[in-house]
Amino acid sequence: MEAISIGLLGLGTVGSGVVKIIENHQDKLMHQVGCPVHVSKVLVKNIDKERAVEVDSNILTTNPDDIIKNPEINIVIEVMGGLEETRGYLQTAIENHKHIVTANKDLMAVYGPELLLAASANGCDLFYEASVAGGIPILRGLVDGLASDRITKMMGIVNGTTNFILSKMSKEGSAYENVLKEAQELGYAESDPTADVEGLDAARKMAILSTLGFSMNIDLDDVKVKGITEITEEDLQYAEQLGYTMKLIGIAHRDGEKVEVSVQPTLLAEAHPLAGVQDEYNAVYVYGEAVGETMFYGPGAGSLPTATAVVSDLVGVMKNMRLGVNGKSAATPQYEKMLKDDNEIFSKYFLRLHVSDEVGVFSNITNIFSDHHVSFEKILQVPVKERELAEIVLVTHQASLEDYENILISLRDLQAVKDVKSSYRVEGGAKR
Ligand SMILES: NC(=O)C1=CN([C@@H]2O[C@H](COP(=O)(O)OP(=O)(O)OC[C@H]3O[C@@H](n4cnc5c(N)ncnc54)[C@H](OP(=O)(O)O)[C@@H]3O)[C@@H](O)[C@H]2O)C=CC1
Ligand SMILES: N[C@@H](CC=O)C(=O)O
Ligand code: NA
Repeated sequence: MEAISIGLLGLGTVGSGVVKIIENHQDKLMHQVGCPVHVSKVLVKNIDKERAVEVDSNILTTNPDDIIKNPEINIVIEVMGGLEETRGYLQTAIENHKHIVTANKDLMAVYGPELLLAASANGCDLFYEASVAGGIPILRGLVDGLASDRITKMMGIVNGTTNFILSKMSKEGSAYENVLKEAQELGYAESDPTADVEGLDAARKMAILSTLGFSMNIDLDDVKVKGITEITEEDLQYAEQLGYTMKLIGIAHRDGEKVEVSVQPTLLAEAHPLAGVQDEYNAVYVYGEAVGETMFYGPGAGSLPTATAVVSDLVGVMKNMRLGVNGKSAATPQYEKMLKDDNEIFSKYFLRLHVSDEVGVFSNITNIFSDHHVSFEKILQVPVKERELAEIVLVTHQASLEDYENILISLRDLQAVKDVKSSYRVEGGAKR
């Protein structure tokens, strides 16, 4: 086979890692695909910028057509990020019969189905392993490794930046803003970290994961999202005191034909397999009816880990080229999407309230819960210093989301409830 020519869209954190791996692992790549592989053009915004990797300045371009319409380029690797503009570039590349490898979850969560169809129709591969949980081979794990099973639950720590922030805040008492800055410097955060901290990045990944795992088209709008920006030091302290650890968790759960998908800060029992996942590491816990529990763990962000997934996809494309089977692996979803209603979604909840420190308030509050048939696993009351208030902290037993939200409405209506300070989902039973 002739040398394979790659066009790279983007030479930032991930793009530099891709160039390094292609250069440093050339022998291994040649052994696997039987021909040399080289990056022949790289699209950037600013040609003069200093780079983390050395590249011949002649291969840098600011004109996307030098790649997406270049007849000498076989495979386009998209590691520039962005949505509409990037969608246009990839559509043009596919129309020009280029295979695509992308790390872009923003794009795949929204335009994945349309791009996959276009790629198939043009005999092209479109692989996107790096888009979920960086270097962890989770998409291949689901699509190939667990192909024979019926997946019922996936729980993931799928955003490295927020896991890094929560780990440092919980373990070292570091301030939110300082750790976020550190995550940006280390290349974990998105160029605008709002998507990380507000849970949108994790929601995109959960939409991609649940579409593959449940074989139904889950849209980004189907994912209920809450980020980490409102978590306070007090919440982290209570979590620890009660035997939990706070994580931003994506949950995709199937009961019968219906599914729920959400991303939210969650108190995880310390014994839960995901509770020990620290710093920028990611993990996806997958439950299959036949296999039972599995867990995929590894670095979820960063230059070389993410680039590993990109270059492994590249090897997949090149192997398919050798076999002449490109464009044949994308499968259309098997099931119609069916989402659970709020009265079908069950969980335990942590709630922290500030109430007037008066006779009868405690029983008024517990009555609201019992009116909705929700009972407590734990409940404690402490005075709030220098104010006529008491803090009530409780963990419920399983409750439907509908009941829990009605409870919150009734609590807010009580004159004695001064503030609902925080409320989180709880997973697993804590020892304490
Ligand atoms: N960082 C990570 O750990 C991970 C990132 N991803 C995803 O990978 C993709 C890339 O991320 P990352 O490498 O961190 O991003 P960076 O911001 O570090 O790099 C982006 C690169 O793309 C170039 N670029 C961006 N927009 C344009 C444009 N309009 N025209 C031309 N060039 C452009 C930039 O050029 P210039 O350098 O000249 O500014 C830069 O080289 C994103 O989709 C991200 O979500 C996925 C998993 C992990
Ligand atoms: N910003 C993302 C990068 C990888 O997808 C993260 O923090 O996980
Ligand atoms: Na991955």
